[in-house]
Amino acid sequence: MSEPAPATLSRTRLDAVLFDLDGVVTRTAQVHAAAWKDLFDAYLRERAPHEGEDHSPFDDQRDYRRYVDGKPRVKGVKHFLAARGIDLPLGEPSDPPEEETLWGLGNRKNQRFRSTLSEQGVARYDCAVDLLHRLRETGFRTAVVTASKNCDLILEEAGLADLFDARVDGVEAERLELAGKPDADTFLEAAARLHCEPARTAVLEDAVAGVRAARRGAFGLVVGVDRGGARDSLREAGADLVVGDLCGVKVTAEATDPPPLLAESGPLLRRLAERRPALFLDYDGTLTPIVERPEDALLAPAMRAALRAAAEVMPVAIISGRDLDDVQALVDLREIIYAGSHGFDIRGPDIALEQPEGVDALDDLTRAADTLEARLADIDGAQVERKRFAVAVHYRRVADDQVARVEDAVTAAADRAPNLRRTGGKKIFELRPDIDWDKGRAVTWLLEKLGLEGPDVLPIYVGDDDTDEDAFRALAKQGGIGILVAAQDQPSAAAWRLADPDAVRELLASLTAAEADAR
Ligand SMILES: O=P(O)(O)OC[C@H]1O[C@H](O[C@H]2O[C@H](CO)[C@@H](O)[C@H](O)[C@H]2O)[C@H](O)[C@@H](O)[C@@H]1O
Repeated sequence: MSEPAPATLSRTRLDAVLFDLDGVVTRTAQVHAAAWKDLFDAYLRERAPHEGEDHSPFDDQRDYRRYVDGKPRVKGVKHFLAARGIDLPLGEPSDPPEEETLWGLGNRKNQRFRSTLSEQGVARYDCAVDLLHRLRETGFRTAVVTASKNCDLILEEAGLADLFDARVDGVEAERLELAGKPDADTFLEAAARLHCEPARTAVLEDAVAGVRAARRGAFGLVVGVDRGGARDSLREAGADLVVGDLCGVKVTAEATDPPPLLAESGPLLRRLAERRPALFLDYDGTLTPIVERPEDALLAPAMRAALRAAAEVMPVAIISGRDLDDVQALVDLREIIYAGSHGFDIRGPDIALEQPEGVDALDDLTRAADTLEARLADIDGAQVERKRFAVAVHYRRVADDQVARVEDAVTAAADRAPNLRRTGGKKIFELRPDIDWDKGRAVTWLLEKLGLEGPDVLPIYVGDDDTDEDAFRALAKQGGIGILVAAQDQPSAAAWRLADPDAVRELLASLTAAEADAR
């Protein structure tokens, strides 16, 4: 099974990281497990047996993970006892430890836990501490989010109090009436205290309840921390990836890291667990292989069929550098949305946009295209492609020693037209209106116009070229996912990579099947 490993926390995609405490930062999970075992075993030994009850001892691996790990204390007592057929009254937070109520037993467990801490001190996971230092040096904000009401004590004892910008613990959750994990409230409160969007925040969790909470909160990256035997359950709960050792987690300031290959759709489908997809696709290099001549990049019937099927169950838009009419004719499906000229020109059922500043630049574009046709007429293989809001000059078929001449001509044309700016792509030089508009802005505009901005939507953008990086960056800020199409590793703001258009078609089929099932 593939996963986007090794884990990389990149400042281009994320602003903050939320740490669970017990089992992620401190080795207190074992102390908790032992305290729970002491409590429940003694209680079950002493309790008179009633019909339907199971008094077998607490299993500090299986029962710990299933019933108490990561949950508010009283919820843990309730869930474990319920599994053994025992129903106790809730009681009051002030109940003494001898009281036979959920609160009383919870307080008894806490007494044991705190006395072990004061006897033995708090052991830390050195790799977690190292990761916290690396994150803070790279400009990340950090918070600890735990159901524990002993957070302050544990952090002080462990000497870690200064490594977090915010704390949301069991005491704060009770004061603010926040639901505990697996609800997302405590994580969302921490992100708000850090002034960071959940979509640009990662969560590190060792408990299934915590992973579920992070997933429900639509956090940008959910990393399961497996301290032994929990890999599959963390994955099933929705972790994007599971690591055993936080020393292996990379921290980068830039997107210099190539996105990992998405060898099967599982990791992406898990991100869709509680969201519906909205699909944005580039054309050349994404839906068709790159070929020598732009007019030969025809859509394969199988890809058209995959797009048609996808459009039946989710919004689909093609965001292309080509002219709008050109790309629409090539794809030839009426039910989807098209953006041409890198998003300057948009058309679809019930939606349309023509960038007004682009319209102002039309005469300049025509003049530039005419000049370039004339200047490049004697260079074999040079091809000028006029789109409504851009002029591309292709040099894929130009001899290497002639490419500089092509480039000089495009630079000269740009110098003569202050309304235009020079950009590039795969073996093309391009001129387009010099305004702050690109594929990223176009996708953001479409999400807003189509009412797809909510947390229930997962926008996915698939593209292969430099111009698609704008869309990857824009989507990363909105909790969406970029997927780069590239045969080899290369730096990108995308989260994942697919090798070629065939892999894109397979992904479309998986997404379509999953979405059809979910409906
Ligand atoms: O955003 P896209 O839909 O990917 O369009 C980007 C450019 O694609 C086309 O050029 C590219 O594909 C050609 C055919 O495979 C190839 O010959 C060329 O070298 C590539 O740059 C299209 O012709 C351009 O207008 C688009 O800007």
